[in-house]
Amino acid sequence: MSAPTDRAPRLDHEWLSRVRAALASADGLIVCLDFDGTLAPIVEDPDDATMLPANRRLLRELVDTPSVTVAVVSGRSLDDLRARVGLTGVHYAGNHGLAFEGPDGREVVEAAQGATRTLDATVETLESRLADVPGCTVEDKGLTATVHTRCVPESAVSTVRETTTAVVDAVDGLECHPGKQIVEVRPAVAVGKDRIVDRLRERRPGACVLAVGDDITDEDAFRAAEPAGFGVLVGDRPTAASVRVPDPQGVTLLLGWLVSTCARHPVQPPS
Ligand SMILES: O=P(O)(O)OC[C@H]1O[C@H](O[C@H]2O[C@H](CO)[C@@H](O)[C@H](O)[C@H]2O)[C@H](O)[C@@H](O)[C@@H]1O
Repeated sequence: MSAPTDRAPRLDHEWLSRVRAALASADGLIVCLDFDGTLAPIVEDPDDATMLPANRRLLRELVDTPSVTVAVVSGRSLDDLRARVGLTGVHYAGNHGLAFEGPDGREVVEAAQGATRTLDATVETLESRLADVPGCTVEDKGLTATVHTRCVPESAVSTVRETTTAVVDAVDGLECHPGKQIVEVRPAVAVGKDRIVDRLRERRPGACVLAVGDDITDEDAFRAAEPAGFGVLVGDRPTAASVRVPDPQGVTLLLGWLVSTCARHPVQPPS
């Protein structure tokens, strides 16, 4: 998949009108939101990441709207994500779409499940090879892992990336993916956040899809949402999304608009 080359314009009235028109002829709305950098501001320690209270309140309101399906789709593990969001009625997807929990229970992509032993051993190797790098941590997420460089001195970041890549390249069945001051270690299966968008769309075929996220992995969800639906980038970089907001506070404004638009002009509830 080639990297996007175009920047997206800032969210404006014209874009909101397009969404309103799409909702008017849609059979429901599916909103897929990323967690870190989208619902929750980016912080130094991943354990400290917390959703903005306004975003939690508005998500609750969307969940309570019959015509709306809400999913939080994250690189975090499913259990970590559910604990941080803490709302019932939300569809949760962890490990970039490898694990999913909806009304019918939990499912994990089989090939990813089969790679957990290899991943465990690789996490151990990475922990030992990176133990002396100040500020470097390895987050073990069961099906995937993250090497964090946000608190690593600038002069050591490239060494951490090279070491991680060398360790992972030597292992069959795992691969590295870029992220925001992280290196993601994932099983080599062609599954991303687009899988969740497609799953939810299969369940509600006439629904309008909105995918919102800040990181590279969210591009998969944008590509799945566009052009019939809408991708919203949080931040500014070349993207497949059609519009951007600057930060999680911008997401709050978008969620507030969705809540009031769905209340004023209810989209069709599922039959
Ligand atoms: O798909 P997401 O919900 O955006 O998850 C992507 C990664 O998010 C977390 O890391 C990011 O947020 C941290 C806390 O703000 C920050 O310190 C780090 O630099 C960011 O990359 C999470 O820790 C990872 O496991 C997720 O893969």
